[in-house]
This record gives sequence, structure tokens and C-alpha cells, in this order.
Amino acid sequence: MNSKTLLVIDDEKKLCDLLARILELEGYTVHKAYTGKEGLASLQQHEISVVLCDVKLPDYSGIDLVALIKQQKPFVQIINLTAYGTIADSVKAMKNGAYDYITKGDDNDKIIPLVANAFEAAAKNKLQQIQKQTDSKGFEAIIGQSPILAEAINMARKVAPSEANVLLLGETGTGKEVFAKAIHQASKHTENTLMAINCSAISADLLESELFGYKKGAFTGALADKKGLLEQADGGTLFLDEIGDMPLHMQAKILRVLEDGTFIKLGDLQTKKVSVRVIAATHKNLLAEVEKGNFREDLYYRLSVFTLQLPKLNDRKKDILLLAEHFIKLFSSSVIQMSEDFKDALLKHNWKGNIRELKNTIERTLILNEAEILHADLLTTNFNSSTETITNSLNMASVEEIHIKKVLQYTSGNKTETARLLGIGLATLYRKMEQYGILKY
Ligand SMILES: Nc1ncnc2c1ncn2[C@@H]1O[C@H](COP(=O)(O)OP(=O)(O)OP(=O)(O)O)[C@@H](O)[C@H]1O
Repeated sequence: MNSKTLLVIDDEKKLCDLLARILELEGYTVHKAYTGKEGLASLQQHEISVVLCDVKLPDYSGIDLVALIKQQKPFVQIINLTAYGTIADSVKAMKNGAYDYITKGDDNDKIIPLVANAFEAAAKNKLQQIQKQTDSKGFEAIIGQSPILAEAINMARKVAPSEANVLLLGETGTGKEVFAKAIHQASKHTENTLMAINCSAISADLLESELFGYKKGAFTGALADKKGLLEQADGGTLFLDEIGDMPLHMQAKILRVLEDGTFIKLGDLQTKKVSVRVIAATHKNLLAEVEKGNFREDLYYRLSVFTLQLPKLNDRKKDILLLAEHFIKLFSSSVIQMSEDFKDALLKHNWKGNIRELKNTIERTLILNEAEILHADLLTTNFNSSTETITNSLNMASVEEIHIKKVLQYTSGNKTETARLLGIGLATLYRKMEQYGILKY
């Protein structure tokens, strides 16, 4: 993600050189090619994320080249350079998978923002691709060698091929969802779907319609029948994340699913039956919730037949560097090393957000710095929660303002992505931008 490398393919040498120069001034590393063949060779040699490609090349049609590049490197984004008035070309280019097209000479001020957006799309594509590969790797994707994690993996491997429901316990970010996916992958139902829902993230009404589905006319806006996640997961696995936050009336319905596989869609009179294995997860102490009357005891016992406690990252310090190395490789295409002081800082930090916090910390550190060797000073402003090492020489507000601006710059003003990277909600981001008078984006 770090390397902002692009390729310009154009046989008009002067234009190619000019474009390259403009983009270099924007901080990009630019490779040039004057023919399609040279371009394809360059793509094999360098880590390129975005290609600007003329549609009329001596040896190739730039439009055919789009399909060829997409075949070889699906996450690479291609912007075609078309001559004035050749709309048909542009349409075909987009059909072949081009990110966008620019009319030569006409759209000069569009190039820079378009290229920035194309890089963003390429990075997202790459992460999605890696995520897919990771998901299909099952237990192999779980990084860590500490005995406490090995024990959890061992237990999960044992229960995976059985039909037993599983309750995953652990603080936020300890990898509960990763384990749920791995258990599904190693189950007998891996050819069927794993459907996941976070019970704390959406309202009770929406949760109910998402899980059970509804009949047309069940409520205003129910314009057609909708299958719920339970039906979609039939024959496979349903992952109920943060089950401790499920409202009591829904707990009764889920209990019924666990008991005999039956449920009723919203607005329906008939009972439906599914065969679904349930994996549930929570960061809460469910027994304490049972005592407080917030969680049904019978559901607790149904779910907790096989309970798996996932360790906190602070309890498996041995894995911190291993995970950090893994995330560095994930987020950067260039070779980046950790200095001893950087490793020390990672080991000393109190990882309240567990692996997710470590992952976010590494991602931010790499976004905001170009260094090939990471030092501890790069980390201080990137730790999620309060850290003793944070600088006092600037007041917090100005550090925050600078930080928000940097991330906005990185995302080319994409607020949703900025909020995600900052770990705050979109509304909070807008409020802070207003507070600091950040108007440009
Ligand atoms: N052992 C691991 N190896 C590699 N990546 C991991 C591992 N465990 C977790 N992750 C990554 O850390 C992040 C958090 O993991 P996950 O979402 O599974 O945690 P969680 O316990 O379900 O969190 P929450 O309770 O907040 O939903 C994810 O991006 C995941 O890919």
C-alpha cells in the first residue's frame, strides 16, 4: 500500500514523458512504456497498482490491453487515455474492466484526483483479494505460535468436523471471527455458506428481519419476500457475533432454532425448518449476564456445550512480533524492517484492542510514513489508546488536527475511508473537521 507506483503507456513519447513528470511531481513513482509489449513487461517487473494507457498503441489496442492486464493482475486499476470524441472506445474500455477514461488534452485537471482514487480502489481490491485467500486458508491463516493460542487452535480443530454449536469467548479483536471462519472451513459443510451477523451493530428490528427474513407486506417497505440469513445459511454455518447483546425476545427465537431448527419469517404464518450450525461469540461474561437477567439461561446452556476462550494479545506477547511482521507484509509491497526500538515499543504496549489494534497500528504507521526501517518514534502517535510515550510538546487538539489532515490527504478526501482508518464514526469525523475548520476536503 505504501508504494505509489504507476505505469504510463503511450507511444506519443512527448505526452508520455509529460504525464510521467506531472505524476512524479505529485510524489508517484512512474514507469514509462511506449508500446503495449513494453507495458506488459514493466507490469511483470514492478509492483504497479495503476496504469494510464493510451487506447491506440502501435502493437496493441489499449482496450484489449485492459482485459489482458485485468486477467494477469486483477487488482491493478487502468485509466484509458482516449482521443477526443471516441466515446465507443471509452464504453468498451469500461466494459473490459477499465477504472475510468480520460480524453487526451481535455481532462488535465481530472488526472490527479482520478489517479488518487484509482490507487485507493487498487488498495481496496488487493485487500479484498487477500481477505478471500485468507478466509479459504482456514486454520492456516491464524498467525501465532504461543502455547495458549496453539491450545485454542487444537480445540477448535477438534470441534470443527462435529455438528456441535460453538461459543467463542474473548475480548474485542482477539480473532473470534477468524476462528469462526476457520471452524466453518474445516467443517463438513464447507461447500455451504457461512453467514455472519453482528448482533450489537444493528437495531433489534433490523436484526430480526435480517436473521429470519420477511414476507411481502410484513411491514411498510417490505415490497417483496426476503430470505433471512438463517435460510441463506441452510446447510452451512451461522455466525452470531456479540450474541450477548441480542435482545431477549430474539434469544427465544434463536433458542427454538437451536432446539429443532424451526423459525417463522416476519409476517408469515408458516413455520420453516433449516439445518444450521451456530457459532456464537461474545466479549461479555455471559453467566454474569444470565444472573442479571439479560441473557436466557437455557440459551446459554445450549450455546456453551463447546466453549472456546481466545487469549488476549497481552497474554501472548510472543506472537506480537510475528503478527506485526505479517501485517507489514500485508499492507506494504516493499520490504520494510522493524528496528529493535520499534519491536520493544510493540512489546511494551498495552494492547487493549488486541490483534485489531495491532493491525490498525501497523496500517496507520505504514500509511503515514515512507520509512524502510520502522523506528519507535513513528509509533507514538499511532497507538490507538492512550500511551505514556505520546508527545507533550504539542497540545492534543493540534496533534489530532494534523493527524486527521494527513489521513484525509492519504484517502484523497474519502471520508468513509478516513473515518475507518481513524477508528471513529463518520459523524464524529465531520464534527471534528468542523471543529478544526478543515474545509478543503
Ligand atoms: N491470529 C490471527 N492472525 C492474523 N490475523 C488475525 C488473527 N486474529 C485476528 N486477526 C485479524 O484481527 C482483526 C480482528 O479479528 P476478529 O474480527 O476476528 O476479532 P473479534 O474477536 O471477532 O473482534 P470483535 O469482538 O470486535 O468482533 C481482523 O482483521 C483479523 O483478520
